[in-house]
Amino acid sequence: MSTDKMSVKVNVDLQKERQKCNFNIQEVTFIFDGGKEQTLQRKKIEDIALNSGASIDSIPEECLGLKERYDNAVRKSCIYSRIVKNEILEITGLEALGNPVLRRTADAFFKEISPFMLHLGMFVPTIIGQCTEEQQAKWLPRALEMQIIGAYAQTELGHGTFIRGLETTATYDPETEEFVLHSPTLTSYKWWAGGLGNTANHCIVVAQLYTKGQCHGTHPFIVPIRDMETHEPFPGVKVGDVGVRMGFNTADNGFLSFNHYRIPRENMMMKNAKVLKDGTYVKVARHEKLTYGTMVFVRVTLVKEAAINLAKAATIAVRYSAVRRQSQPKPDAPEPQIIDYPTQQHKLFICIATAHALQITGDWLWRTFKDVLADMRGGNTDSLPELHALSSCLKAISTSDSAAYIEQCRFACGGHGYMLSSNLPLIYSFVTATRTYEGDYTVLLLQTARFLVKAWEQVEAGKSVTPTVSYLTLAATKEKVLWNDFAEGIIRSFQAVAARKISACAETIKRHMKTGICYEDAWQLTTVRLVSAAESHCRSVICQTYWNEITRLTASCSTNVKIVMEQLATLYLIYWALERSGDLLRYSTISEKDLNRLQERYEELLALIRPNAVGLVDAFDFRDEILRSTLGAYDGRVYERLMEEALKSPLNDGPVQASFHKYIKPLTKGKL
Ligand SMILES: CCC/C=C/C(=O)SCCNC(=O)CCNC(=O)[C@H](O)C(C)(C)COP(=O)([O-])OP(=O)([O-])OC[C@H]1O[C@@H](n2cnc3c(N)ncnc32)[C@H](O)[C@@H]1OP(=O)([O-])[O-]
Ligand SMILES: Cc1cc2nc3c(=O)[nH]c(=O)nc-3n(C[C@H](O)[C@H](O)[C@H](O)COP(=O)(O)OP(=O)(O)OC[C@H]3O[C@@H](n4cnc5c(N)ncnc54)[C@H](O)[C@@H]3O)c2cc1C
Repeated sequence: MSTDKMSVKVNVDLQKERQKCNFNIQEVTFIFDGGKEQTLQRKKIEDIALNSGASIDSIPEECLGLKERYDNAVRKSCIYSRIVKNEILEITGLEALGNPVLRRTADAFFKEISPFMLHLGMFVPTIIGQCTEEQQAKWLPRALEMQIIGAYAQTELGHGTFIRGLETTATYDPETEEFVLHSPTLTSYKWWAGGLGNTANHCIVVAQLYTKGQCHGTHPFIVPIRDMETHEPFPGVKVGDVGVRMGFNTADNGFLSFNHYRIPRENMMMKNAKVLKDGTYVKVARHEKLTYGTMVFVRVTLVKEAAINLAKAATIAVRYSAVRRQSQPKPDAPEPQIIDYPTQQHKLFICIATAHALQITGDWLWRTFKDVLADMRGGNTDSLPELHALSSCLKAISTSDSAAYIEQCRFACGGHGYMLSSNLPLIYSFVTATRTYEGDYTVLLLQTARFLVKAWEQVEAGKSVTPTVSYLTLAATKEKVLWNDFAEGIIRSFQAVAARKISACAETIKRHMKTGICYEDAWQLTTVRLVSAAESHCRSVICQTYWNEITRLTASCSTNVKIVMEQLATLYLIYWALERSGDLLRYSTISEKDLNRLQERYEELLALIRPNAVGLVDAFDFRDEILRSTLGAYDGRVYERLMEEALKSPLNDGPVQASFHKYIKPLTKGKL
């Protein structure tokens, strides 16, 4: 427990909740962090960050004007990046780039988003992933030392999803050994890149490469965009902020265009393809899509980030629900804590379970990613398609589930959840964007579906398939899968649902083609089902990974930890079985009686988890300085904090605002 948690007077209801908790909280913290070592490392990093005192804002960030908010975010980013550079990276090494600990610690500094976020989040990883060793030696130390600050500009005003459709050109001039960057149309303006508007002095630009009159598709380039002394944009560079957004308003998302702007040949990132001095194009990579590597990396990291953000929201909503009392279901009885309503438990406990499910699946995906990287270093790219399919669907589902459940947490907090000081709206505005950026939800599920249909065709042809799709053979039988409600049985049924949906999609495509239409049109006509099939596949991957891993991770835990972790995982499986009962009725032998029994078990689980609910969110171990919520603080002083925050509003700086004298008084006196 951190010192702030020991010294404060805690709300009586929360105290009672903590006395009810029957498991060892620290053991669950270790599970959520991915092990004891990780917890200790995280706490050390949080101590370093929080002891810097940078998080104190006399006026809440959200009450500042747009410029002041940006200015304040840059100020804090400079302090935070000094700490990251001098202390945190010393502890973690570059592993931190794939570890949500940096993001979690950053929350102590920023309620919104740092304009430097994409520097470590995408600029540095792209240097590592797309540069030759020689280029890395030039750019990486400068980037890590914060001598240069970078952004990642791929998306344009006209195209985000369709990367092959980007319009920015990089044309090689062998006379001067330079690339000429140009934005031929308004729609070719780079748009959205975080940190680009006013902060970054360098930028990774993804552009169509032309040499010797031939286009070789999109490639990344490192582009200096501002003078290192004056910060003025270089001649030929037009750069600015994209305007006010739903969230991310301190992230400095920018636009960028070029007017025949020249950069040296060496600024093309040449790990996967090169342009020689004379303009000859040389392909180095064994796989066509290795230039998309940074996106795969970020998608992998987003799964755990979705888990952390959901865990934050669940912590706020569960603690608040233990403090809040409302209504009087029984005459003459005291008002219950709202967490005692089963409907409230239904809203919240799935959020706790999902945070664990995504964290565990995210850890597994990260390990898979590292294995694939190791294979690729040895020249083997065979496992890349599977990684792409997995990271695409897991990114889509984790960000979408996380955003939906964070919003559910806000609803669960009633009116006070709508206060920015609860932090729920800010967490939501951030996470809902993750469903779009780094690949839109539908688009990524369709990428996974493409892989699944191919895998199904291999199964049909009697060929072997990779482990994550080996369950597809279940569809070959056409028999309904035998329902049983043990965890393994539920998982098997989910797999059967996915397998049958995928095979049905393949059949539908063939059926359309028999009418004479081409494959592409037949595919389009099937995309609603393909998205649904990819969702089912992803759900079965999450269910299986969560169940297998939680069984493994709790094998050496104390009994009550095992019990409560199993209850949560079972709740997750049953919740989704009930959500997808239509699919199960269609593809398994489940009956109405089975469904009724499942519903009863679900409600029993809510009651069993109820006494441990506050303990479970305490185990996420968010310090108040990181949670930054009036409703979710450890001490449960909800009403006092709401009042304290309200009084910080600039609209409370005096009893009469100037607008009264300027407008209201003249109006009421008939003088306006
Ligand atoms: C804090 C905020 C930070 C935010 C930052 C950003 O948002 S940055 C901006 C983030 N922006 C985005 O995220 C944009 C999202 N858009 C995209 O990623 C791509 O345009 C696309 C994947 C949708 C299509 O790409 P396409 O038209 O070039 O491809 P295609 O569909 O014609 O498929 C051809 C083959 O390629 C395969 N393949 C594809 N990708 C990968 C991969 N990564 N790896 C391996 N393989 C891959 C695919 O499976 C298929 O294989 P098959 O079946 O032939 O064996
Ligand atoms: C907060 C934020 C930060 C960002 N940061 C960056 C950054 O740092 N760098 C950067 O380069 N980009 C960044 N982006 C851009 C982001 O990557 C894109 O917005 C994202 O990839 C989606 O592309 P789009 O906007 O073109 O959407 P569109 O592709 O136009 O999508 C619009 C709709 O069309 C649908 N659609 C599109 N194509 C298909 C298809 N083939 N089949 C079926 N449906 C389809 C989508 O599902 C969606 O519903 C950021 C975006 C946001 C919101």
